[in-house]
Amino acid sequence: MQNTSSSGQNETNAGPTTHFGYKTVAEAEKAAKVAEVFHSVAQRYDLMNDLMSAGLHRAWKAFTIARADVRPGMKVLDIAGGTGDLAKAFARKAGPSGQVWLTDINDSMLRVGRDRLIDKGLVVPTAVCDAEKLPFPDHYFDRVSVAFGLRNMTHKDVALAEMRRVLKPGGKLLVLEFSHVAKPLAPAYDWYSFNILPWLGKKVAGDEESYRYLAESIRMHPDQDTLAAMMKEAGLDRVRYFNLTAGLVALHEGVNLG
Ligand SMILES: C[S@@+](CC[C@H](N)C(=O)[O-])C[C@H]1O[C@@H](n2cnc3c(N)ncnc32)[C@H](O)[C@@H]1O
Repeated sequence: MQNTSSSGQNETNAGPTTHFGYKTVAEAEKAAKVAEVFHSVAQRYDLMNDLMSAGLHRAWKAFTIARADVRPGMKVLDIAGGTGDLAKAFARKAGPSGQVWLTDINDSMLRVGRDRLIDKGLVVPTAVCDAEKLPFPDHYFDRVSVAFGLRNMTHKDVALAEMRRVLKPGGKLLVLEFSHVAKPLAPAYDWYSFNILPWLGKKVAGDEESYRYLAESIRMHPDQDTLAAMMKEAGLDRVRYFNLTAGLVALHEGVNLG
């Protein structure tokens, strides 16, 4: 049975519920379901990213890296860092006097990321951690980034508040995420997402369901203005966003003014 609580949150007899793609699941179950997805796709994740986006994810990340403006000596936290694309670039920019953490809730993804960085001669601290409970002190980092991770988090408001908490005054948060595409492109994008993506997932990663979840979770994610409002609500200032590839993806930024 489903009720709506006074806070407006949906609840079943098993407690509060949330979205897992288009499915409604108990909040307590979502993290485990997301974990299944990323344990399953970890080994083929990078190849799938290139195939699904025709390489565009590299340009979206390059824009994020440029906007992050990481300088030598900076402390940087990459949350939901997975296979380490952002951490790799940040580590090169922060240099030996800096400190770049590659973190993720999923040890399969993190292991692939850590090994990739080591292969490039970069040894960075890595930690399995949940963005909703970051094991770092207040005001520690100059930059915090999360790329294609926020969408998977159960309590996005809690995660955003944690990201702000660990930022130094003047530090910047960068959130790169799928967003809401310009209306004229929506029909073609929907067709691609619900036909080609699961097919590619099946052929390349042997996992159709995880890529169906990807398509659904993108549709359930807050649009550009809603996410900007959530970042302000979490205490971030100077919040702005950039639409990339007609809003298929958006980069949101916010600063902790303390
Ligand atoms: C689509 S991958 C993105 C990986 C990488 N940032 C990139 O852009 O290629 C999403 C990542 O979010 C991680 N994730 C999901 N929920 C998380 C949470 N609550 N805390 C930290 N990481 C989480 C997953 O384990 C997964 O590695």
